[in-house]
Amino acid sequence: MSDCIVKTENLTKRFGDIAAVDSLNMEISRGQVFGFLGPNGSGKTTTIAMMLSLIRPTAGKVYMFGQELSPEALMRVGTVMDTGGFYPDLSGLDNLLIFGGLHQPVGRKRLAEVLETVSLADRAKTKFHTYSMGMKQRLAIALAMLGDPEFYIFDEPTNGMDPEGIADIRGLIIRLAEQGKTVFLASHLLAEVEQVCSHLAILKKGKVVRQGAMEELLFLHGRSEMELSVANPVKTVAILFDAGFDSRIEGDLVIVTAHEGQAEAIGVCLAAEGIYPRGMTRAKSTLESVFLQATES
Ligand SMILES: Nc1ncnc2c1ncn2[C@@H]1O[C@H](COP(=O)(O)OP(=O)(O)OP(=O)(O)O)[C@@H](O)[C@H]1O
Repeated sequence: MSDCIVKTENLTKRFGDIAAVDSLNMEISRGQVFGFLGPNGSGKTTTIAMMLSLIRPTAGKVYMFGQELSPEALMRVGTVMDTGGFYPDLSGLDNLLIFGGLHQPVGRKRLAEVLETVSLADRAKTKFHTYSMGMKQRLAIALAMLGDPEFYIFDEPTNGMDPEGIADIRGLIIRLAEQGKTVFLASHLLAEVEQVCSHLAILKKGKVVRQGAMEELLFLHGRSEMELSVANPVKTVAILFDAGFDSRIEGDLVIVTAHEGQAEAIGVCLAAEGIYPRGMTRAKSTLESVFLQATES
């Protein structure tokens, strides 16, 4: 069984003069929760549309499950896009029966299972228009889950949702990952992506500007900062200031703007003043700073 779930090869889409997606090379492997980030207009929706065969690339290819994109491959994909297509005056259950049944017959047992998983079992028979935004989105996820796909594509699943709804969706994505499913998640919520994704790609003007494992990207491309654990943070900040280093106190730590190569110089200037750090490590970045650094023009 191929471990490559999706591979794009020089994938390109032009709309007139605009290269919405520009020679995009990206690879998503089995079991990854893959975040797909980029500023507005960077080409995320266009890429997803090509992955789903909704629009035709101008150039390049999408491979899915190791083969060129095909209707059979797409049957193994669960997509969670928007909730606008559901019938407002039908119940969640009836909507699932109708839309789920478009592709394959839906078993009652599976219906009950997915409704339970998305915590909608007790509201399954109420009309869709009475659902909260979070419930509507969970119904869309239930629909995607019906055929037990191995690959899920989520496009902005938490758009406009409150923190509780966002946490629910996060929990569902984590559960899918625990079941060994592969998840592709396009989102603007960097903190969410940071919490759930194992891998990511960042797009800028149709091109991938960062791609890889989350942990690696947070260390490689983040701010250059060192964390010092010291007995006297206030004195330490003053000494570092005199030595030309920017620093600040965060809890018990002093955070210095410096790269690893400057660790020795920091140690020497502190030791000269009688301060010996208990620990000095490279600070991990936030996804926000990685994103801003990658996408600033
Ligand atoms: N059908 C179209 N015709 C012309 N231009 C288009 C079309 N669809 C998208 N574009 C352009 O392609 C570029 C990429 O758009 P796309 O919607 O893929 O970006 P996005 O990253 O999904 O943005 P957002 O985060 O705002 O949803 C934009 O400049 C957009 O205006």
